[in-house]
Amino acid sequence: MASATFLSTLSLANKNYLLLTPTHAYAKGYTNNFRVSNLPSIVVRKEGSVRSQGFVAMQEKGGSTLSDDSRTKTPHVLTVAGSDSGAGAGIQADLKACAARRVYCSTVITALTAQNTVGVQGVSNVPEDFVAQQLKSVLSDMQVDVVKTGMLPSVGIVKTLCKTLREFPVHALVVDPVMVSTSGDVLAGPSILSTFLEELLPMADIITPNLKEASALLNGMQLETVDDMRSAARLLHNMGPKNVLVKGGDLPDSSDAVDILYNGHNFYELRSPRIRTRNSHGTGCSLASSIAAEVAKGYPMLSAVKVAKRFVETALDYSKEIDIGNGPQGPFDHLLRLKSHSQACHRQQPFDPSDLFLYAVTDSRMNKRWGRSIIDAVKAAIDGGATIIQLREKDAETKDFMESAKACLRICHLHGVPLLINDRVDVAIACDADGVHVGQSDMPARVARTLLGPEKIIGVSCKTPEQAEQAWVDGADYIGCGGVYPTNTKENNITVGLNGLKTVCMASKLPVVAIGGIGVSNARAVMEICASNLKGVAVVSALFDRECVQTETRKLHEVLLGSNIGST
Ligand SMILES: Nc1ncnc2c1ncn2[C@@H]1O[C@H](COP(=O)(O)OP(=O)(O)O)[C@@H](O)[C@H]1O
Ligand SMILES: Cc1ncc(COP(=O)(O)O)c(N)n1
Ligand SMILES: [Mg+2]
Repeated sequence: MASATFLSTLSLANKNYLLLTPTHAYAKGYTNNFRVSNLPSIVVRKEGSVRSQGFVAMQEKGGSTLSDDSRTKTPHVLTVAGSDSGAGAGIQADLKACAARRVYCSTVITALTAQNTVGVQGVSNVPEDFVAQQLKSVLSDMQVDVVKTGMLPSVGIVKTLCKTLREFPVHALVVDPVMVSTSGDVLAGPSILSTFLEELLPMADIITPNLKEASALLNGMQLETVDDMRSAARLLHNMGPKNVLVKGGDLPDSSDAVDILYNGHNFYELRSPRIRTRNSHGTGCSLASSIAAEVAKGYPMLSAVKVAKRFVETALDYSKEIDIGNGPQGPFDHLLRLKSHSQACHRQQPFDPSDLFLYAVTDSRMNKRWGRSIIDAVKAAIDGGATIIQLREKDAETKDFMESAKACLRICHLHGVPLLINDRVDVAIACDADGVHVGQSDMPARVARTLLGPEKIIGVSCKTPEQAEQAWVDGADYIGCGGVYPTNTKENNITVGLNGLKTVCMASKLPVVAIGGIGVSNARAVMEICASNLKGVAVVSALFDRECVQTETRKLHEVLLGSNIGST
């Protein structure tokens, strides 16, 4: 704390507060570590501007040092905007953009629109006193860092917002001056202009007009070139906002998407390749929300705008082929999740423990020794009756591994066989494999689960009941227990034996697959330990360190069928 320069201290409701500027608090990273309150009563007027800026107050509990405070501040954006029933723009886009940027987003709805990819079929404004009530509900309780505005359809709503912001100052205000939808429908008429210009713009940390909106704010000024955008940014800056971002998504004849940011001192020309896509409805709302999200995390404005623009560009590129609605402008996928699901030839089935029955684990060295590709090895194992495949590629280059994994995935899915990746969660995500298998010294299953999501299969190697319990707690789907017998595949691997296997099976709440030195000659003995959750055997050398993988797999399959394994 010694490095912080506090402006003053004061006592409120018998609690000590230390006051410092928001910039200072953010720069020092305190807002991430301490409870931060917005104190409405403490307002400083900036010289030469009607903008009032709140101070961030850090609450010192019971006289103890600030670092004792265990509450962590969650970055929080409040969006004040209209609802889009088609969910491409407005409140819905804001929620998705903030979720994608990992910031909490609360919502004050100013209007309902009946809207789709064709256009806006109807608008119903929320009464201004109810907008006021929503604002008060959120701002009086939650610690909002940044307010972002979108559709503000009436003078009354703009005035209500400005009044409430003076009462409850926040760290930053992002104003997206939404007026006309891309479809050409009016969302906020010219009647709001004077209040907007006189009251709201001077309070803004950044305004983000598109070309049409910049023109409307500047009395119809023509904007056709990047130079025009610069002039517009300068003129708009004179109206009071700290930063102006003139967006050039609609700039005619431009192969790039060019935006101009002006902060009163410098111009920044932000360029990205123009994505050829129909799915660009809601780009403006999403950009403004993403800027708000980055500012809420504590980033300076230039970084926030750059990250937000990169986010929109990435999402637009990812969403080029998604197909929603019949109109000219479709929504895009903020969370970058829809494409792989809708386009995948295979929809993943929920994990079925009986898939562990004959579990084939590939080994790059063995394949090399026998002169076969990983793809040929996987094909042969499936033809022989393997019920699940794990790719265990310790030597392959990542790029090659990914390519082979994708090819193997296609083969596995044609046969309804799940494909797991050993250890490499990144590769599993990149090729959308069915899951991963991790060892005790690999990425913890809980972390892998967070990265992979709830539907993927996660297996964990366990030798002890404690490890089996932890795998369950960590959200794994099955455990691999071994080595049951000595094996050459893993150096220095402790052998647990049939007794060790049995002990782990008894303790495990998860299905178990036995591994380590198992083959045709001893698979039956493994099965005969008769644990109801022992669902199969996992095999490396007995399948892949042989001349004919298919024959060996078939033989093992027959042995397993003759046993009682998987029958419970
Ligand atoms: N086709 C595109 N490819 C890449 N970026 C785009 C494209 N269209 C818009 N953008 C970017 O999306 C953001 C929103 O811009 P714009 O579409 O002009 O705003 P609005 O949605 O308010 O009309 C800007 O950063 C702009 O450069
Ligand atoms: C409720 C609402 N708010 C904002 C927009 C503007 O979005 P865009 O300019 O991207 O079409 C919209 N169409 N609907
Ligand atoms: Mg647009």
